[in-house]
Amino acid sequence: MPLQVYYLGPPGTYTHSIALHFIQEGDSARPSSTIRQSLEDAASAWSEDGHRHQQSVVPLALMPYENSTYGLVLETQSVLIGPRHGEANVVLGSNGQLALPNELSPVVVAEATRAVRHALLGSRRAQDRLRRKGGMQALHALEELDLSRVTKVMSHEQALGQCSDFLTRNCPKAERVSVASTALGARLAASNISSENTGSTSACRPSSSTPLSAQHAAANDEETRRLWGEAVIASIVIIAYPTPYFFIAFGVMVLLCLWTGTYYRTSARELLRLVQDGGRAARPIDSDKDEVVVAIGTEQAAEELDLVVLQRNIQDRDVIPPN
Ligand SMILES: O=C(O)C(=O)C[C@]1(C(=O)O)C=C[C@@H](O)C=C1
Repeated sequence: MPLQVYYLGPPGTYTHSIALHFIQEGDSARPSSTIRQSLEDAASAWSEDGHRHQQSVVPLALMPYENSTYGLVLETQSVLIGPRHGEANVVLGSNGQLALPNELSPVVVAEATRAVRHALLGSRRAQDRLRRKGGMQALHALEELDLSRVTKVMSHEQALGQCSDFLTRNCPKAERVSVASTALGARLAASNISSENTGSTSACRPSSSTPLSAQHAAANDEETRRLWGEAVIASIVIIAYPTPYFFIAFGVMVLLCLWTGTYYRTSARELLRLVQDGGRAARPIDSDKDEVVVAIGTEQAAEELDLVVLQRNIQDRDVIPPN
């Protein structure tokens, strides 16, 4: 019978990568929003099948349990053991495995290990903001990033813990915000959505005052304005190209842009709009020039979300997993 594996989503989490290793042709892997939800989803899939008096799949929940550098995964612990420590919330199944004392009595049927390699991920805009700029440095060090400018790091609590020393050394000003999974943190960083509007692990949803759709719209708006800023420079190139003075003027302009570290400023029309509505207009959180939101996660998540890997292998310690 095919397996139906519920894992901590969205796609791109470490748990997802284990699920993909675990399943075979004909099986399926389905994302759940939290670790607790993955167990509940598997449980309801069992009972749905049960009501039909015919089992068509084997629903399983794949839950991260423990890691060698930051210890037990608290959410899994509280789902499996329950909040009332010390009471008989946990029993051993007939096979000697951990089992829950409810009507479904789920048992642990398999265990897998995975080496964790974390990367610091950010949008292209975040990368731009981290580039060392100003003075002649800009000419030589375009690719050098100043991670100390990061203001917010979003990830799963475990990943934040596993990279704690790295963050203290390299991103001392960054607020560490735990969200439901590494892949969710990567998605939020990709859309430049800051934690204030997303909540933390326990409440990963936008605040009611600024709906997510408005933030996405505003983010697109800013992107469009930025492209216009670039288009203005491009049109000067086309019009002025045939004249010899162009090269001097263009060279001065490029130097000025590199020197000041900016080639785009908020348009006058946008400023007027903000003044007119008293600054209430929805806008991306990081429209504030100083806001740099990044995430900790897998390089696969970066590929899927078109994020930039700002730095690889940022975990504080490497531990070789047992076979
Ligand atoms: O957030 C994820 O990507 C997960 O799969 C969860 C999890 C965990 O809970 O330990 C898995 C492995 C890493 O240690 C960090 C996070």
